[in-house]
Amino acid sequence: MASGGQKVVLITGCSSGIGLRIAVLLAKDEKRRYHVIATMRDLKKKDKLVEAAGDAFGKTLTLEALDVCSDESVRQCINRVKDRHIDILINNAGVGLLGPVESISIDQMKRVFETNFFGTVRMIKEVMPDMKKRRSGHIVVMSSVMGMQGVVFNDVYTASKFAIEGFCESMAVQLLKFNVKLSLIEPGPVHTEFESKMMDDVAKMDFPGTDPDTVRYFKDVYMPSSIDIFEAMGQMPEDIAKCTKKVIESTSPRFRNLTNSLYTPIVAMKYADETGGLSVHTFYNLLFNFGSLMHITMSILKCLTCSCLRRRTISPD
Ligand SMILES: NC(=O)C1=CN([C@@H]2O[C@H](COP(=O)(O)OP(=O)(O)OC[C@H]3O[C@@H](n4cnc5c(N)ncnc54)[C@H](OP(=O)(O)O)[C@@H]3O)[C@@H](O)[C@H]2O)C=CC1
Ligand SMILES: CC1=C(/C=C/C(C)=C/C=C/C(C)=C/C=O)C(C)(C)CCC1
Repeated sequence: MASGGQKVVLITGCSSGIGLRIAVLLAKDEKRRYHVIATMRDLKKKDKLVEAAGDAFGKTLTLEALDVCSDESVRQCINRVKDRHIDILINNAGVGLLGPVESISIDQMKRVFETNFFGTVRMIKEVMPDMKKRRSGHIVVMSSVMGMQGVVFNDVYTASKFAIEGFCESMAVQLLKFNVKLSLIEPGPVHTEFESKMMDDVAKMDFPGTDPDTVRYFKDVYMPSSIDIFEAMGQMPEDIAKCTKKVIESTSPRFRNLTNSLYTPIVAMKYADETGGLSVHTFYNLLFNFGSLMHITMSILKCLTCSCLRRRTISPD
């Protein structure tokens, strides 16, 4: 368990991707400032984390079972923590969902909200009261650029991240009164199993109840552009881990933390025109009029991201 002066950090969804990388980076901190409680819903998936943690496993990193969709699992896990004392809670567990809304059942949509929205809220409800009592703590939420800007054919995933953004934006004000910090991390595309799971799901889709034009726009227009975007803009989970470490080590952490400066112009558009017209029409043109020129579009985006805009993001280095 945590030795004197170490901060206790509990992270959800550490079986792969961003959660795994944050857990390992913090557990291997040179100054041994953290005791990481890395959690995952299925401990049979622990091998990748255990291997990546190396010597830190069993020392600065311990493993616990936690399913963010289960009240009982969350309560049991937090009750096992000494004095229920968690200094930093990192809500990372999440699932994606891609495709035309007509092809997706309400049950599939609910599963996404159960994990991304209610899973995060369940964690915060369990951990926050102790933080408020102690007048200290930091809650970090792995949101997404899709929590700030909608992206076509990601309607439900985007909605789940918007929901958590609204929740956190409201909570942050109250928490400030109790000296508890709340930060959102806003990654763009990241190369993790999230990407491969979505590709696998799309390959299996048979688009029930969806008209042929919509299927064509999804498969032949959106998917190739999305693959281009992942290639051009994709970050590695290690980058997001470094950004997250910077945020928790900052003396006055920002509320929103973009990790990818290439996204700054896209987010800026939203705030430049509050009617939403600029964003909707720019996205329409990027996808349907310049989709085939996505490589060039990406270069323009890179160009637009001048140094003054870069300052608005948190760089991994
Ligand atoms: N990759 C990307 O492009 C981006 C990802 N994000 C966000 O980052 C976070 C991490 O995703 P990423 O690392 O990319 O994807 P991964 O699929 O690699 O990791 C997701 C993690 O969440 C876990 N998880 C899913 N459901 C539950 C649950 N009910 N209880 C506990 N854990 C659960 C998964 O566990 P299991 O192995 O058991 O399924 C896995 O460990 C997510 O919130 C995602 O929305 C944000 C922006 C971009
Ligand atoms: C920017 C952009 C596009 C795609 C963005 C994508 C694919 C973002 C993925 C973000 C992820 C995976 C976030 C996870 O939380 C389009 C619609 C192709 C064209 C218009 C510009």
